Amino acid sequence: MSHRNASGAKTQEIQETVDLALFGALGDLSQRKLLPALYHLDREGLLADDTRLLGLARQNLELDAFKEQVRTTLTRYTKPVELDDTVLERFLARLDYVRLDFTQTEGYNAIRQWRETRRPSPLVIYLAVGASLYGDICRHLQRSDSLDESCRVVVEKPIGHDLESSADINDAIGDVFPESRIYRIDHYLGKETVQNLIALRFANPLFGTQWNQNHISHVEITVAEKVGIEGRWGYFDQAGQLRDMVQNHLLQLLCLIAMEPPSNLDADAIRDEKVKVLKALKPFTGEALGRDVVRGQYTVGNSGGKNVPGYLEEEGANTESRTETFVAMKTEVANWRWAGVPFYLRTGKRMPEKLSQIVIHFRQQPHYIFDPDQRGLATNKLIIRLQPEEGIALQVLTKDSGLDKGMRLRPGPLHLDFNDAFSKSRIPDAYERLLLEAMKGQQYLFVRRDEVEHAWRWCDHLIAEWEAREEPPRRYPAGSWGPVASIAMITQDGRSWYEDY
Ligand SMILES: NC(=O)C1=CN([C@@H]2O[C@H](COP(=O)(O)OP(=O)(O)OC[C@H]3O[C@@H](n4cnc5c(N)ncnc54)[C@H](OP(=O)(O)O)[C@@H]3O)[C@@H](O)[C@H]2O)C=CC1
Ligand SMILES: O=C1O[C@H](COP(=O)(O)O)[C@@H](O)[C@H](O)[C@H]1O
Repeated sequence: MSHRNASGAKTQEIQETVDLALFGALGDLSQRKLLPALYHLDREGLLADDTRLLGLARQNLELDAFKEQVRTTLTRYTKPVELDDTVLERFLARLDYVRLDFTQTEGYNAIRQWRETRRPSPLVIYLAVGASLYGDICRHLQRSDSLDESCRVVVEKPIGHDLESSADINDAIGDVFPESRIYRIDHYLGKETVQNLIALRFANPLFGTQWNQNHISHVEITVAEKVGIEGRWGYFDQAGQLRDMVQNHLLQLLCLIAMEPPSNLDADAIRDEKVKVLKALKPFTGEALGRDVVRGQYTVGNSGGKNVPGYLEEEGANTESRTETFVAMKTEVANWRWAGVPFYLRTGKRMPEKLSQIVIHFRQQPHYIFDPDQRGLATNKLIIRLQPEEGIALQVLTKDSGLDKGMRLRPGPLHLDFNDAFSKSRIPDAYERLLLEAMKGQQYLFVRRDEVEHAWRWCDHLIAEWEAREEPPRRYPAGSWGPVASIAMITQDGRSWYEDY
């Protein structure tokens, strides 16, 4: 069936009716991300007419009060031009609400009863709650007879704190749901440009033939955040930037860059290849650790023209904390395709701006004939920008124009800005895509258990080495690009972080 979206355009065939049960419907993730994402799916005509959304939380709310709360949320987190009264009313009319303490068996019958009022349809169960509740919720759902084979469960990161705790959580979910019905979110996989990485690499022979150590000298992945820890000290201080960002988002990006071509686009074909990359990641040994990894923690500084506190002065802080808010590292994927190609990763909070980008640096020509002073310029770079302003630019070298320039080279972009190129359609938020794929039963943008566990294994090893060294993190002022040592780390290889922000 085709359908018209908010701009009157025909959308893809509408999917079958799929219902959604949202645990933690009044929490931060649901309010800021999931409910707005579901509203947009409705606006795009991608929810079946009779799809219903059951909110579950422990507050004692009447349905009307829940709807009012969602209305307020959508008004707050949706751009005014995208808030359409007709769609909003249609969306609110889809909502139901059940008050429930997720840890108690009593009350889960309400979910079974809710399902019995519905025409049989698949159910996506989204657990927008801390991972310590996943096992309880799955068990209670099963015991209350609320599940059938059409039910899929979506779980948020972080799955555990290390390999062991992650295995416990995965076991608890796996006791109730088979892997084929478990959808582990890494919201970076839902970002438009990340999806484009797959298209770019595997649809363009131009890149396919160059994508290896013969042609690529090194790869940079930067995920810089302007924000600090946003009132999440309790969670963040137990995690740190390695667990919070590298174990999941950065390693997923690295996998998509480094993996071998999958034999098709099936979820398992892609995930098998990602696992091979994770297994091939070089562990850091004693000497490499000191040289190739930099941990940092921000101190007071200036962000966007405002003075901001240091990590140790944040609300709720323990002033002795050695938790890192920044990590930079040089790693390698030890296989034939990538031998000798460093992957430089860096991510931090309180950086000068929000910026996520991957830069692929191609090797120089084997024989150089231009001005020796310009030799440093003479490489191609592929810049894949995830945020802000999603886009892909290929930096090429051309002759500088003008009679007085001779054969001077000028680097310049062949540029694809997704907002310009596809200006007719807005770029969907990552959660819209992920929710839609979960509702369609497509797992390729979700993380399989062995991926999570191999990523933990590698991080656990690094954390154990850090702990053995007992070194405090290096300081960097809020609003800077991290400790000076992170610049020295790459400069010692005769390179620099790509800075054309
Ligand atoms: N917020 C974000 O941007 C991101 C969140 N995540 C992950 O998403 C998940 C949810 O995070 P977030 O929304 O921030 O967390 P919140 O604490 O804001 O939301 C969790 C919700 O679950 C409810 N809840 C907790 N325990 C129970 C219980 N026993 N019975 C009923 N309700 C309960 C809480 O209710 P109450 O308020 O009454 O305690 C709260 O509304 C976490 O796993 C987090 O790691 C991942 C990436 C980003
Ligand atoms: O998962 C997380 O991601 C956010 C950054 O996400 P982005 O889409 O805004 O780049 C990060 O702030 C948070 O600490 C982490 O848990």
